[in-house]
Amino acid sequence: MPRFAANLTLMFTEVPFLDRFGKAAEAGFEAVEFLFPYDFDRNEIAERLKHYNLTQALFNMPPGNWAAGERGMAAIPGREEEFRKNLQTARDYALTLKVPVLHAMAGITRDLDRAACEETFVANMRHAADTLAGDDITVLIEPLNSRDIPGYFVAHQMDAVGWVEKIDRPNVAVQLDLYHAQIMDGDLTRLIERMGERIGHVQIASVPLRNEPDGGETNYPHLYETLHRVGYKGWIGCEYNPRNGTEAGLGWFQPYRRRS
Ligand SMILES: O=C(O)[C@@H](O)C(=O)CO
Ligand SMILES: [Mg+2]
Repeated sequence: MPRFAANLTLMFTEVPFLDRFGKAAEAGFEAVEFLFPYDFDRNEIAERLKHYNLTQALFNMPPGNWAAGERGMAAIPGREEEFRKNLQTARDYALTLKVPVLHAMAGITRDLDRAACEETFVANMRHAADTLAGDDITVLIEPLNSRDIPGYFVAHQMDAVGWVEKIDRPNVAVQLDLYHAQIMDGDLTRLIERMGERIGHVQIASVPLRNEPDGGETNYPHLYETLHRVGYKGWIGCEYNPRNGTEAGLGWFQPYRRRS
């Protein structure tokens, strides 16, 4: 049976961030994920996780100036020092929150020299992987669709697999967001089979509207079975925008709910 993590950046936004942990637990989730924890004290987040018996499934390294449109810097030449500093911040949070995987966003590289970006990406990701290896943390590469995030460094799943192979570290994997994958790649059953053990985390939403995973182009129950068949045992992050309120949209989750 698949195990789901509520994405607290998009779900339960009816209440302030720190109150979303309780809401997720009450709704039956055993784990949570979110984009960024850095506006909050990491001990306070850890308290919420402990209090509600929740696992932290994933979060992202600091992305640079998000409001100005930045989406990470792992592949941006000249920002290596900032990347390393952000890695230390993310590591502090990761150790406190006991997260198994950390997403290192690559950045918008459309207008930059491709060869230099590729070289920077490999060097930064190796540094991140080596830094986190002793902590048992895997660093993730997530392809983002080029309709929502034009110019992002990696947009296709098999390109991300290629990067994992090139970086060549045991604790680097792909964050397979099936919303982005359906938009950019399609053929999801065969894609999951090809990606196999390279998958380090999964996220879901309907396509094209990024709402509850209960309609649109993707047959999620079939994809959960496919993930199980290829041996994926990690969390599935619910990274979607609820259509009409988070709780009202949780009908899809009821057959999978393990916690009352
Ligand atoms: O899919 C997404 O948008 C996120 O998982 C992310 O990390 C970057 O925005
Ligand atoms: Mg995602």
